Amino acid sequence: MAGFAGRLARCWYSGFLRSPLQVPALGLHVGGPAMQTSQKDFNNAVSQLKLLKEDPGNEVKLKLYALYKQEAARQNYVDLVSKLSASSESPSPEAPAADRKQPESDSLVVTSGDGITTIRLNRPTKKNALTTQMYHDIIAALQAASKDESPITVLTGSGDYFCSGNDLTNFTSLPAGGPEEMARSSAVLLRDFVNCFIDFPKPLVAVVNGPAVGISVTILGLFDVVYATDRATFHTPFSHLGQSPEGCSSYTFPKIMGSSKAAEMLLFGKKLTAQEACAQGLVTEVFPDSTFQKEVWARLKAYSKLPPNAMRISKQIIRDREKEKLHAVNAEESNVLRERWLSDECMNAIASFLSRKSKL
Ligand SMILES: CCCCCC/C=C/C(=O)SCCNC(=O)CCNC(=O)[C@H](O)C(C)(C)COP(=O)(O)OP(=O)(O)OC[C@H]1O[C@@H](n2cnc3c(N)ncnc32)[C@H](O)[C@@H]1OP(=O)(O)O
Repeated sequence: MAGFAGRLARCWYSGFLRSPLQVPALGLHVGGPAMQTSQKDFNNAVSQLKLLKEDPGNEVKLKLYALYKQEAARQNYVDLVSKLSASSESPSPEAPAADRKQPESDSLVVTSGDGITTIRLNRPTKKNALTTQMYHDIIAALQAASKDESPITVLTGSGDYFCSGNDLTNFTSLPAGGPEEMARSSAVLLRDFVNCFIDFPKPLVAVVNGPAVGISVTILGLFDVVYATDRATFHTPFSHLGQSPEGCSSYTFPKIMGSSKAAEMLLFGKKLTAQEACAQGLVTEVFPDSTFQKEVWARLKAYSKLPPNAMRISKQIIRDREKEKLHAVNAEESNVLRERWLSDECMNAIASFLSRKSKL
């Protein structure tokens, strides 16, 4: 375990030193005297840090990393406030539902209109990678959507990606209990997250606006309908990451596409094109990218006018007999992953991505 903490600390430290100027405006515009450090002071501190002759040790590096994160959080606060000001100047046609508690972070945007509740992953500069906060926000959004007025619920992404899967930096926020506690709490969160998709009572549609990776692919087996742009790809590189399948894909994928096609994806990480995913039953229909948004939303608007109770009841008949099995699969997959996250194979893969040595 010490090895892992050391490896990650090295990644954080080197990342911190490599990109000090990526730390945005450092929250200089908010707060009292304690926050009045100038950009120049900060740059000086970074330069001094680089000149240290001795490694300051993991504890100090962790403190530095935590401070770095606080500054980034402050900038997120400023960005969010300016976004709120901008959006109050130009109201969008799809309003956030007034009775809905909005997500904690602006990385998820929930809107309702035309009989559709849309949950949008909104972190395009990070390819919509899922942070821990986003998992919590998606759980809350699905719980609210299950009770709201919209007959249909949609998950989609902003920008060129649908989602690049779990944010691999989630694993760097080590809690006091160390890697074991991190693995335990992540497994609980994963199980709760996937359970929300298993139990979702209304038609659930994925509008896959670009490439999808990892958990954003595996959960598609729990959706009722999956529409994809022809630019989308579907990639589950679990073996490359020293991990194992989740999202009930160890059960749904063999059922959907047959065991050998599922194995090629889940064991060997074969990336499917949208057309291949459609041929194998994971995707309902593929649209040309140029007309994707127009065609898909027009179709969903028409479907949302169908009688909502009939759609709910039909979904119940189709899905309910599988629910118990899916919950058991989800629990098992989450437990296996908990172990995997502590393995050398997984730790090395994550450290390698964080130190920018590897990409899919
Ligand atoms: C509660 C826990 C539940 C966990 C469940 C288990 C889930 C498992 C999975 O989802 S496994 C899949 C994990 N995902 C990945 O391994 C993808 C990693 N990303 C990449 O390989 C590439 O970024 C890419 C192929 C998705 C896109 O490549 P490219 O088009 O060249 O863009 P960039 O790499 O420059 O990406 C832009 C920016 O985004 C950051 N980023 C992208 N994806 C992730 C990610 N998954 N985690 C963290 N960060 C990500 C990337 O680092 C760049 O950041 P930068 O601009 O350099 O700061």
